[in-house]
Amino acid sequence: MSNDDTAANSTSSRRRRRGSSAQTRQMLGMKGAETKETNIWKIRLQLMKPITWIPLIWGVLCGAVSSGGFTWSVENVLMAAACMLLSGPLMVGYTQTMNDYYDAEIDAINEPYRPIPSGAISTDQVEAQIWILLLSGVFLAYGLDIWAGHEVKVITMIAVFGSYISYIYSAPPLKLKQNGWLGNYALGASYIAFPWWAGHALFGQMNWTIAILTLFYSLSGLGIAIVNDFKSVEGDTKLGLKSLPVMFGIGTAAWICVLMIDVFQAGVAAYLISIHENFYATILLLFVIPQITFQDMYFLRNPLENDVKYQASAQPFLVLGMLVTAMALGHAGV
Ligand SMILES: C/C(=C\COP(=O)(O)OP(=O)(O)O)CCC[C@H](C)CCC[C@H](C)CCCC(C)C
Repeated sequence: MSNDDTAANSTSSRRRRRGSSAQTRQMLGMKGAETKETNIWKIRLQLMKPITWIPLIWGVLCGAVSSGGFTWSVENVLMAAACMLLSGPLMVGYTQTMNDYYDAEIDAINEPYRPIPSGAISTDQVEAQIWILLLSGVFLAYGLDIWAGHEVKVITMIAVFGSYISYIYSAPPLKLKQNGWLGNYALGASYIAFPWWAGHALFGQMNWTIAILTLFYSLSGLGIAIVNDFKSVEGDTKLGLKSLPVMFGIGTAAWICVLMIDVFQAGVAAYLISIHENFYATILLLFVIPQITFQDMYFLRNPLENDVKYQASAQPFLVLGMLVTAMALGHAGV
């Protein structure tokens, strides 16, 4: 084989690899993946952005652990899996599909290759998908309440409340996402508090301490959500969206963001100390240290360039901290 043939083969295999990686990224719902998909089921999955299910599935796990009632029986594993199906594919799937539905106009400018603005799926099909995911979610939540023997249908209430927050996040007239504080706090709560409540209620007794502590923890989630606003600061400014980088400028917003992330995790550690869970509090604090290091190394130096790098390096420590907190709460019997 000549050198020219080898070069041509390696170029075409590089293209194939790039093509298949763009397809995977598109299916997972990651940004910037431009491929022309025609399979309606793949398009439907793309609308549900599977990559964004992960934090909620993790949140359910934390809730199950904090309840202190989870044991490794087949029934418990099935119940936890059903609750993860509810939180991820169904409820986030519904949220993301609806978000794209209400963002169709703006996506036509910013991401015209997305399924709705590109015309790959019709509005009727999208509306049907929203309703099917929502109703399946609420029915499954009710089923889980029955399975867990709940007199008060807590999981159904969380699912209905969560779907309402999803609606006002994306839909006019409220469209919370247009407001940096409210929109990002709704996101933070949906990553941390809501799935945690569902997991906790499934295996234990939902209570005010868990509700308030996780809502407090969600303020760290607000900080994480702000990180994502730096990439779209130009577009947001033009469209008059009040993200924190638009309101306060890049430098100040970056500081607000990291302070929210660190201070509220430290606050949770302080609460753990107050209930004598010093061992877990120490581990949680130890997990905050690498986050501060990555904030200093990457994020604060150049938030526009290093946002993704920062998330990839620091986020694992934040989510591990959530699990440590859940273990402490389960141990303390909160
Ligand atoms: C749609 C969401 C994020 C996307 O936001 P944005 O439009 O700014 O980004 P893109 O440009 O990338 O599209 C998520 C919104 C989450 C929402 C506020 C609340 C979700 C509620 C939960 C799904 C409810 C879970 C209940 C369950 C645990 C029983």
